[in-house]
Amino acid sequence: MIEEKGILFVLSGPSGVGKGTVRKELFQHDTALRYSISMTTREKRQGETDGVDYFYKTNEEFESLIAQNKLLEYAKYVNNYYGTPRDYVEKTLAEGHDVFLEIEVQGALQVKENFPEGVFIFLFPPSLEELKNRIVNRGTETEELVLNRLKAARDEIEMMDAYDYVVVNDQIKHAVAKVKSIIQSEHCKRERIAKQYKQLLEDDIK
Ligand SMILES: Nc1ncnc2c1ncn2[C@@H]1O[C@H](COP(=O)(O)OP(=O)(O)OP(=O)(O)O)[C@@H](O)[C@H]1O
Ligand SMILES: Nc1nc2c(ncn2[C@@H]2O[C@H](COP(=O)(O)O)[C@@H](O)[C@H]2O)c(=O)[nH]1
Repeated sequence: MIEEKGILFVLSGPSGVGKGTVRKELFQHDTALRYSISMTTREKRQGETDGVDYFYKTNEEFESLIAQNKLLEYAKYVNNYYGTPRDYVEKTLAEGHDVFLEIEVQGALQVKENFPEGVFIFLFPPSLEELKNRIVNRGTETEELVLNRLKAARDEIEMMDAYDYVVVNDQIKHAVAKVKSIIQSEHCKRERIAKQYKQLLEDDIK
């Protein structure tokens, strides 16, 4: 019997590149994907909801989750903790559903160590100038935080080669279409491998 686990998709890339925008658009059409809501110690932004955008935690609560090994990965990013709940991801994959993570690069590299079979997609900005404009125009960060995030972005872009796919987020609809086709082709690839494996087992029995 071939195990039918879901596929873990990880979307990352610098702050402001449009990960959340692409993910929300993708989820309008792909109802089979399951989004893993992250934990964070950062302040809730206007319009965000606990349990929808993030699970908001204090530093003490977050460090207790780390100590209990409850996080699949976590990172300190621009002075706040961010992390992925382990139980949700493992249980949802085991039930056969695909799981989608939207996380920064340090965390994505940790996931890659534990789930090398995951699919890692790096969302790339059309230019650094456009990246800056997107963060500034979003209006969620102070000038100092914009600079810190742009500084982090340079280090993150250097890690792009560790990913399976790079998608440029020039126009949202193009970026979403590319992510959709990556998801479809990964499914086809795994179905093909599963068929070949089944055939091998049958040949072995004969
Ligand atoms: N293709 C695009 N063209 C123009 N603007 C875009 C595009 N994609 C996203 N944006 C805008 O850029 C801003 C940042 O997008 P978003 O919040 O999705 O980025 P993010 O990568 O999720 O950021 P963070 O990592 O900080 O959460 C938003 O105001 C969004 O509307
Ligand atoms: N390593 C992780 N990074 C995460 C997680 N959830 C979100 N993020 C990333 O953090 C930055 C900042 O997010 P913001 O909401 O404050 O703008 C961004 O790159 C997110 O993708 C996580 O669970 N682990």
